[in-house]
Amino acid sequence: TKYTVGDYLAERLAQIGIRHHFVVPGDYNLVLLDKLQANPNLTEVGCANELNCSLAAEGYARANGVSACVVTFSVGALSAFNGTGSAYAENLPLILISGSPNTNDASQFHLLHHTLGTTDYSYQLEMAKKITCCAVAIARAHEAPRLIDRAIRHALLARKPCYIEIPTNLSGAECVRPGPISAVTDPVTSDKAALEAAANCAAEYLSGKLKPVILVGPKLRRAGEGAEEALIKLAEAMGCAVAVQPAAKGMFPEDHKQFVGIFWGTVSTDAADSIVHWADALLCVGTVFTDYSTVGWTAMPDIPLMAAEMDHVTFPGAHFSRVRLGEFLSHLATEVKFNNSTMIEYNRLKPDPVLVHTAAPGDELTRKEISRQIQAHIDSKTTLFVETGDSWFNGVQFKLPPGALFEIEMAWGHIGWSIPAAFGYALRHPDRKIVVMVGDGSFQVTAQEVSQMVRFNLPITIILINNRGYTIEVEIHDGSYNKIKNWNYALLVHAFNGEDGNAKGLSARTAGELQDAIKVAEENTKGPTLIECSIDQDDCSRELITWGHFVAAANARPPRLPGV
Ligand SMILES: Cc1ncc(Cn2nnc(CCOP(=O)(O)OP(=O)(O)O)c2C)c(N)n1
Ligand SMILES: [Mg+2]
Repeated sequence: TKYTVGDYLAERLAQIGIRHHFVVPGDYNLVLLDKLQANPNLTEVGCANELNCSLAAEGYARANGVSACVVTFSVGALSAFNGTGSAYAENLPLILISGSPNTNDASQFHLLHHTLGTTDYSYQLEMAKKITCCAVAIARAHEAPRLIDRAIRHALLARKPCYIEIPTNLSGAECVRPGPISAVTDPVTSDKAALEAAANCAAEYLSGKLKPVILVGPKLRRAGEGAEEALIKLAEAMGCAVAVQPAAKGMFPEDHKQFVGIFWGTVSTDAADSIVHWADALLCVGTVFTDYSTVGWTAMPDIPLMAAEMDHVTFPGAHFSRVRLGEFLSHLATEVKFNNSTMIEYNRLKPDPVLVHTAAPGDELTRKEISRQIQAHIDSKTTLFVETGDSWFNGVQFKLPPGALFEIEMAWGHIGWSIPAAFGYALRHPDRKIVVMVGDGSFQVTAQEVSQMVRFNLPITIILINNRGYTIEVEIHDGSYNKIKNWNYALLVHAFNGEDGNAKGLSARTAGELQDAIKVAEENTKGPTLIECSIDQDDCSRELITWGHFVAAANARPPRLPGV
């Protein structure tokens, strides 16, 4: 049989380690979907809509390192652009693939369905160029290998999404077979001289400091290439305090004796902010300082920063290009001087463990009791997804036991991300116990994807915090728009079962009911269990209130007058 463009794409996706591709069919991509499905290494995963499809692919990329989302032209792609934006902001190589019009139509000035009703169909590619690191449109079959390989290689190296557009009449067109996959996946290594110089200079710089601290950011994991392991080696070579940004929670082991908590300014955990502010040198590893991670800029460190990024190193008086993060951290670990002054100080100031109150079974459910029970439920196999909302603040407070993992989408911050993302992640990690902490407002955005969890019999536990509205927004700036229509969430999940599903929907209003519901979830191994936890609408974390106050202030900064 003829080897085609679709076969070529399928083979490349399989060769880079993709085993599931997320799709919504449309007449511009059906032949392509047939070719992908024909590849024995790929399993097609249908989603209810393209927003969820792209967010499921975003979650899959967190687990797998790379993912693929296949949609139809315009009506599909424009929704998938949102999850693609998330992948861009969160540094994930999501390969967005869109079907497109037959190659004969443009030159005949045909008006087509699923377009803006003009004869120029190039707008989608132009839009994709803005939200990916490489966007290509295949116009003739013979250019498919070159364009597909280029887009995938760019995405893998940059840890950013790419875009591949394939006309409906080219997926089945004849194509040569691919060359060695190493041409696409071979990593870029550090420049040797730059690596040497960077490690020596950094060690020299640090040796002149009295109180160095390491601050870990979310790009540490995204860098891959052994960066997380190298960081532990470096931390132990230095002996210093290691603080972690909220979006990097879990990227440094929380049971490590040098872990000093989540650094998030005034809403830090374990007094991490005190030791960060005490430092005279901050080695920032893959950090991302946004308005949200600096609490409206109130927590922007005010000392010169050393920044170790995915492909360069910068610190006062120095910059080194083409230095890969993992290699830099490993190399620095062999050059750096031991200096545990910040750990000695931290052990003097760290807060004593607080007594956590256990509610009586009949007590009305509170946010604190939910957190206490989830903390008891988390173990080494757990991956905890925390959604935009008060779930961020409750989530970062958890102590992660060795092996527990944490997923958060704090840069893009799309409410509803956690449901499709946890679904995509679970397909890649069926061995892990996935718990989603999501608010009622967020759940309403992407609830349909619970039905895919049913379809694939995924035992995901969804802790739905029902505080009757958009509380995180209330704490930033309240208004009528933060009220939402309440649903019967437990009943909705039963509706997703159709005639053959194994999902369970429960609601808990007391501590005892939550305890019982979590037991039901632990026993339900054949499908998702949603537990609606009703709490008072003002029962939110003190951290959210403080954070909301400063973020609102940052949003309210008056426009700078010209010339001022
Ligand atoms: C796609 C998208 N649209 C709007 C927003 C703004 N936003 N951020 N958080 C929210 C409300 C979240 O409410 P919930 O999920 O109920 O969370 P909490 O009540 O804070 O626990 C909105 C509406 C957003 N973050 N993402
Ligand atoms: Mg809510």
